Amino acid sequence: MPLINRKDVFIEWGDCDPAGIVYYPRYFVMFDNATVALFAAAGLKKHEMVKTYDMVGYPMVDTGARFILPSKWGETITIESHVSEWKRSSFDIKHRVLKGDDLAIEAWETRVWVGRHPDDPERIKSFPIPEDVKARFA
Ligand SMILES: CC(C)(COP(=O)(O)OP(=O)(O)OC[C@H]1O[C@@H](n2cnc3c(N)ncnc32)[C@H](O)[C@@H]1OP(=O)(O)O)[C@@H](O)C(=O)NCCC(=O)NCCSC(=O)c1ccc(O)cc1
Repeated sequence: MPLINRKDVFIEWGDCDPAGIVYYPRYFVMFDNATVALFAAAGLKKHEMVKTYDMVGYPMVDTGARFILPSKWGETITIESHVSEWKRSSFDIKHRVLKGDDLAIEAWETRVWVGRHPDDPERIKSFPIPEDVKARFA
């Protein structure tokens, strides 16, 4: 069973469109926060991780979502996140948004573990994900 992080998110007024439901780009901000929270739950705080592993970050290369139920101001949703697959330098994350027991959204991301390019520090380049990083999510 992989590490699953659960994050409760209160839906703010500013998250919503004039119809009173969450405007979809706001969810992608919430998913990014959920990924950062998943790494923190694995003991990998972003500002420490970049120093410990001499890396730059884990930029997004693919993402998407399937929206099933809308959410409104004043509601609290729960985002469940886990790493669904590790590859060489890339990895997949799945987010499930729950309203009580009901599935409201399924979302996915592919991110890449990157550091500075050895020939040009202005550029980033993929690097193999350290084994001890992967082990923290088991
Ligand atoms: C990430 C990259 C530097 C990787 O390039 P390279 O170093 O040449 O590596 P590769 O092309 O070999 O790709 C590396 C891996 O990614 C995989 N990859 C690359 N593109 C894709 C896409 N589109 N889909 C799926 N997988 C992909 C590829 O298959 C390789 O997989 P592995 O076998 O696991 O190694 C380059 O693809 C890139 O710059 N892409 C654009 C990234 C971007 O602009 N993202 C959006 C904004 S950044 C962002 O959101 C962010 C979030 C968090 C942060 O900490 C930092 C930034």
